[in-house]
Amino acid sequence: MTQQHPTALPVIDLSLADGTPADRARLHDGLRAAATGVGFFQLTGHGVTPAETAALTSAMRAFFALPEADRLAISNLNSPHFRGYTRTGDEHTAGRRDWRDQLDIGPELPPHVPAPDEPAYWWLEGPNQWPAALPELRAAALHWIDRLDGVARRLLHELLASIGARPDFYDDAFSPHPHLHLKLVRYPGSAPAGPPQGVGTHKDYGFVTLLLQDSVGGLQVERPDGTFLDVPPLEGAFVVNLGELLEVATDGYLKATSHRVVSPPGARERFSVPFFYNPRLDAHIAPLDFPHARHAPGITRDPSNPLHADFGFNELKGYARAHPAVTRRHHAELLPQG
Ligand SMILES: O=C(O)CCC(=O)C(=O)O
Ligand SMILES: [Fe+2]
Repeated sequence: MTQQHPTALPVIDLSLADGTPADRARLHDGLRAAATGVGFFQLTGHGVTPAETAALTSAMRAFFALPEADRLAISNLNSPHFRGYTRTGDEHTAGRRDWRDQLDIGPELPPHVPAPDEPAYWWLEGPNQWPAALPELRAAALHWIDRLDGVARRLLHELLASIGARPDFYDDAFSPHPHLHLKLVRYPGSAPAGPPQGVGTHKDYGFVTLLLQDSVGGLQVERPDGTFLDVPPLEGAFVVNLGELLEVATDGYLKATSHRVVSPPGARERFSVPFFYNPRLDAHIAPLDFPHARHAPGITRDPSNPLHADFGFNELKGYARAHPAVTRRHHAELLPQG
């Protein structure tokens, strides 16, 4: 029963992976308990330094301090690839607008306009948009993606090992071009009217998310009984949550964890940086071979949020839904008919 009502998030030290067999056993016990329990944990011992973090967060704050016209110059409305800046109120989750603005960044690749016989998710591949006035943002963000790619890969290996699977089971799904995704996010305080929805309740679309949050708080994880648990800021730690592909991979033995952000009160700002550890767009997530596979309960069946084993479709589902103005402008064929 205690698992139904977790009251605190586990803290997992990834550096135990380099320790003695007893350290590694402790790491795996902790990871397994966190992944099969609350589905969220704080990750320490990841090796990313305070200086690397400061380079990213200071460039991010400088970006959000630019005049609005400079931010809108790289609006994602310009991009059929869903890259660039979304102004506050334009993103939607669970059918309501989110009170946050953000910059979406992905692998730096040429535009991929899908050929008639190619799936529409190839639209998600394309160039980023960067603010001309802030060259250091591009450098810091691309460095962060590279660094967190390594941390997330290690973490996924240890997580798979912790449930008795081969650590490298999904390595091919990430090669040669994983669709890693970074968001720089600002919550500008509470909306003038309506609910305090920083971002509405949702699940992330990939394997795992590594989130850097500042000291303000507001992130909450949904428990199995529908109540929410605060994810308090922990200096130097990444908040990790499981995404939909792990639920698909394990046939529901692991669950993608629903979460939301409650807007900070008044005019207080909050900043966060989610990094989504995703495979390549055309990866098909085969069922994981692991000891509990035959006893897994099955994935969540929600007609409003189907889980796709083809990652590209899972990601496109999310982006088309979250950014209706981009979808209307560039991808009317993806909108529900009628
Ligand atoms: O800002 C946060 O703390 C969480 C953001 C989030 O869940 C997301 O962008 O998917
Ligand atoms: Fe999320």
